[in-house]
Amino acid sequence: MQLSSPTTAPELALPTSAALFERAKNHIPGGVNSPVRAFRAVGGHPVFMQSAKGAWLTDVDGNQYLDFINSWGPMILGHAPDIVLDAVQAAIPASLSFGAPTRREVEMAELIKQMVPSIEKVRLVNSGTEATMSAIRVARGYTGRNKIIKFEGCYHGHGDSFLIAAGSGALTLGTPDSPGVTEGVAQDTLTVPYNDLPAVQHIIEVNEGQVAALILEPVVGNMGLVAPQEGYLQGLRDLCTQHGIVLIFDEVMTGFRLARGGAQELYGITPDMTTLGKIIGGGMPVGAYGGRQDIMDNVAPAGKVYQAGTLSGNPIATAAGIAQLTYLQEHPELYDELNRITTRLADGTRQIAAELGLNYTVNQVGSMFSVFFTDKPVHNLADAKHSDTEAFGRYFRAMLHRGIYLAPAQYEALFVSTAITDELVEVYLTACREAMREAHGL
Ligand SMILES: Cc1ncc(COP(=O)(O)O)c(C=O)c1O
Ligand SMILES: N[C@H](C=O)CCC(=O)O
Repeated sequence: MQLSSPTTAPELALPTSAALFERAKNHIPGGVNSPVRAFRAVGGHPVFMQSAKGAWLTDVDGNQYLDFINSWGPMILGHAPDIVLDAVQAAIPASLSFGAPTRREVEMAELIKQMVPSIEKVRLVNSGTEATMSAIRVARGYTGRNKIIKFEGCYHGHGDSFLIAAGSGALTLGTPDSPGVTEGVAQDTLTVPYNDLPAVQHIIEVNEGQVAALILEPVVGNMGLVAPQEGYLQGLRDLCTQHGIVLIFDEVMTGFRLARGGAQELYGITPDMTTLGKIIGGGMPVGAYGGRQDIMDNVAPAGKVYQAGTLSGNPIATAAGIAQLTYLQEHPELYDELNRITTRLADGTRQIAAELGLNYTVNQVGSMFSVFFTDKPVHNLADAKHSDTEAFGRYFRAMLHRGIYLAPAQYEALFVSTAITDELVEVYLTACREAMREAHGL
């Protein structure tokens, strides 16, 4: 194919972001409150945001970006949807926190149970990290066993037990096994490659009677987007049943996103426990864990496994969450539309890369996708690591300068919102073609 010379996007004017980042570094470790925001993997400095509406972000210098992170998932309806803002505004005058039970916590629990039928009882917490930490504690209390199995490149928040072979920012920054996690804790976390059923069977057999829980992202978003292969989730379900292991689906990313009932509905597999976050707060800090009643009734005060939270079930967070979840429940058609739009984005990206002779792997499930800068298929962490992360960094910057806001690391997924229209798909694809060429000098 004959190509004209690549166009280079003009540098963005980011003086206020640059100044804020310099200030932030004096007061906040690395200048950010969550490592992946620091842009370490892609170069440059982070963009500080000012406001957002629908598909668009506006930074503190007035630049606008089409958003494909959506706060790492929760903004499935785009930013600041009126139904959520209205619910929050209506809730505010009654109090920002009671530290006592409220009606909305009951309504939220009922809603979650209706949408995710494997959840018979649910406890609200304040983040995905709290949800996963609590879930494994409960699984340990229930089984009387200590060890857990997790998968290389899966991320379950920053609880000690999970910072072994962890994905997301830990992987990007080269600290998948974090200092500060004691040997004792690390010994109880067994890790295996994703999508490798015999490896799981082997590790269970070697540790027979010692494994309390097997936790996974049923569709992984934290080594980039990786789908479970045919029969894999069912195989894990069977192994857990056979060996009395609590199967935990960490649906902090996939819950209410891949389907109303999450990945477990999409793939037709019933876990024993589920962890949730992000979307259920509509952008407010919320998480939840739940599952079979006989397991969840071990949680205090019903049972002896202690877990608590001053702000858990916060009235503003539950108002936002109920509004967003109710909308999702009442509009099942939006999942087909999200899927169609995301397929256009993913297929279009794959085609552009192919036309340029790059043949990059683009993985997609529903409204999540990732472009891996490798021509090899990606089914696990070792495959994901074939990616050319330098080229990814150049592509990221070239997209940013064209007003497209992607996850600032290869080992993350992109999240599509209902605010992305067919016209905006074209805007993305035009930028993608130019940025791919700029990043590779084609
Ligand atoms: C699958 C998964 N589990 C758990 C977490 C932790 O959630 P949080 O960042 O809200 O603590 C995340 C994201 O960060 C996640 O993607
Ligand atoms: N992959 C993480 C969760 O989705 C990224 C968000 C974060 O850690 O700040």
